[in-house]
Amino acid sequence: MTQKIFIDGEHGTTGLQIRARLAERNDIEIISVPAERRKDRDARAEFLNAADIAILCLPDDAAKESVALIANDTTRVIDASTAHRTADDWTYGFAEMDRDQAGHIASARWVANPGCWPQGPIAMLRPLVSTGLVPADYPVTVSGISGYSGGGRTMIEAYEAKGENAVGFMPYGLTLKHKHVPELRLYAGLLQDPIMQPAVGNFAQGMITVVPLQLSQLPRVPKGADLHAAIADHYAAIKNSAVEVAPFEIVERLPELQPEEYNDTNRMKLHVFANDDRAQALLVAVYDNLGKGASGAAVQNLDLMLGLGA
Ligand SMILES: NC(=O)C1=CN([C@@H]2O[C@H](COP(=O)(O)OP(=O)(O)OC[C@H]3O[C@@H](n4cnc5c(N)ncnc54)[C@H](OP(=O)(O)O)[C@@H]3O)[C@@H](O)[C@H]2O)C=CC1
Ligand SMILES: CC(=O)N[C@@H](CCC(=O)OP(=O)(O)O)C(=O)O
Repeated sequence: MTQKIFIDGEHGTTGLQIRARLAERNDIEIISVPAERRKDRDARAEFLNAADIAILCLPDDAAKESVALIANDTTRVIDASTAHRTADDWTYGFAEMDRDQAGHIASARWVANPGCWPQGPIAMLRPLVSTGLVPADYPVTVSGISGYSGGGRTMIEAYEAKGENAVGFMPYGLTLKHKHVPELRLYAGLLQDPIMQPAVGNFAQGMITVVPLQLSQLPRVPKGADLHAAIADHYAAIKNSAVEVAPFEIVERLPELQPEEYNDTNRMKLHVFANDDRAQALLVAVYDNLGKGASGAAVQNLDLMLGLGA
């Protein structure tokens, strides 16, 4: 039977992108609340309970409300918000995280789609921590830059109103309690909170995340090639991986290291740069905050839950 899919928050940034990615699909039926009733609890409850799979593209509080409105034991959920990412009973929707994660997502009832900022750092750190090359107690710092669509409709409107006069590079997260710290710590396998130092730029979408490593501080100092091999080995073993690993090379600049490189795709490219003489390394991930960082991952998870490609 054709599965019914309901996108709660269909008219927001992530919802519209998921809708567009599903537009040509005839293997599923999209059921929609009329736009003027999108915040009507009764209408949402009706559609949430009629859906086989509901995709929540809502602020955290509204996402929690949607889950509470589900009165049956059949509707399955993909939540794009931060609300459930570290919650018990929820499966983290990063399919490439472990060899069996796609299978876990395929059979899960509750799937929490990852945040855009943590995905790149988790993709790079998890294989290093799990193989012991980076100790779990290493003090990780993450920086990078995201397009302004990462801030949803409000930020998009603010940037587009200013056009070329909008600030080109705006660091934020200055209270050091970015909402993505808990999931980054948990799924990277870290024993202490990483510092997250995000920035937003005057471009719509795409992002780069960077993790610098002072290898000289480690009890056993790995070479850059060792870090690269551990990450490359991990992704070589993942079926249908949207995450790719660039060849290990010593270069000063790389043209494809620009945040918009993989826009409108579900791709993520990981790079390892290192200077073994100085015992320092940089891990860099390039991806689309609206692609693998949000709607691309949501559709990837939807396909897994529909039994396609696990
Ligand atoms: N943008 C991104 O790069 C990413 C976003 N996310 C997450 O996805 C979720 C959606 O974000 P995004 O699409 O950017 O946000 P937007 O603000 O663009 O869209 C949110 C949508 O939800 C609607 N909405 C708000 N409150 C309610 C409610 N109580 N009931 C029903 N609908 C409601 C909004 O309507 P209205 O506009 O009328 O208020 C809007 O259509 C958030 O949790 C966000 O953190 C996750 C990864 C990346
Ligand atoms: C540029 C910008 O403001 N980005 C948002 C992250 C967007 C995102 O991924 O939010 P979720 O946690 O819902 O996944 C931020 O840093 O808060």
